[in-house]
Amino acid sequence: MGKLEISGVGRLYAGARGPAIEALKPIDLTVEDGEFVALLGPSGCGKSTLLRLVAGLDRPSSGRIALDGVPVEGPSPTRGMVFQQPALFPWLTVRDNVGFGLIEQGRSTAEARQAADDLLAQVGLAEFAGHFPKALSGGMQQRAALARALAPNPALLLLDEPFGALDTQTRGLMQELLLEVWERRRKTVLFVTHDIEEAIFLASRIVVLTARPGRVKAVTAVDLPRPRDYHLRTQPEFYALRAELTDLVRDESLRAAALAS
Ligand SMILES: Nc1ncnc2c1ncn2[C@@H]1O[C@H](COP(=O)(O)OP(=O)(O)OP(=O)(O)O)[C@@H](O)[C@H]1O
Repeated sequence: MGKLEISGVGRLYAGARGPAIEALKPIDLTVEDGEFVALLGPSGCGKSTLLRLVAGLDRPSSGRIALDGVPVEGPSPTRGMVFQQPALFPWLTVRDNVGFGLIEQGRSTAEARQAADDLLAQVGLAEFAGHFPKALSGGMQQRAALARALAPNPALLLLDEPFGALDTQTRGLMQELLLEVWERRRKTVLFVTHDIEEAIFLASRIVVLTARPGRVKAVTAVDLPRPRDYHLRTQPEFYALRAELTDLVRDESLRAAALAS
């Protein structure tokens, strides 16, 4: 289970003094159960806005969002989210951070502990379960954040530039780790990025958004074989997709820069 339907979803923000800011034009997008979709677009095009709406952290000005036919009306453990900053609770150990949502759902401490330890092993953090977040590197904190989002067994994973603050090497490893987890669990994923290579490497479909107000400019299928590893980045098919998407995104980045100036 995990079919996401976004129908005519738009978002208008009240302007501080002047006119309202249209962050998103009404968008239609369906993400099938188990699909990995990347949202790609220039800075400020409304990617995070759309993700926050799907997470239920914000309400659309128009349209509706449904997960498995159930309207999204607020945050829910059925939609796990990972942000650019790990946002772990500094006063809890890594294990307790990962188990936190399970305790909230009424599971016993022993169950939450066991589930957290299993997930931490899957993201290569078994040895760090008893540490506090500040003892972990940025990449390790993001792995813990991913484990925490997976803990309540969500139908949908929402990832907002989760590797954006990491160095290139760590980012590459994290992308491979995410694909491993996805191959194993086949969650539906909506992944926001402005990194074209990241989108191609991870996704089965890439939705390119226009400069603000964001609307769908193009939808590109990434028919590259899975499971994928870093060798994919040196394949001609990868280069071809990168060239095609670079043209699409560059036009919008130029428009975004003009809007900002
Ligand atoms: N709470 C808010 N009030 C007013 N305007 C907002 C608010 N949140 C976002 N915006 C505006 O809406 C637009 C879209 O923002 P959003 O953060 O969704 O873009 P983004 O594509 O995720 O950008 P980036 O890649 O830089 O994170 C921007 O112009 C932003 O300034």
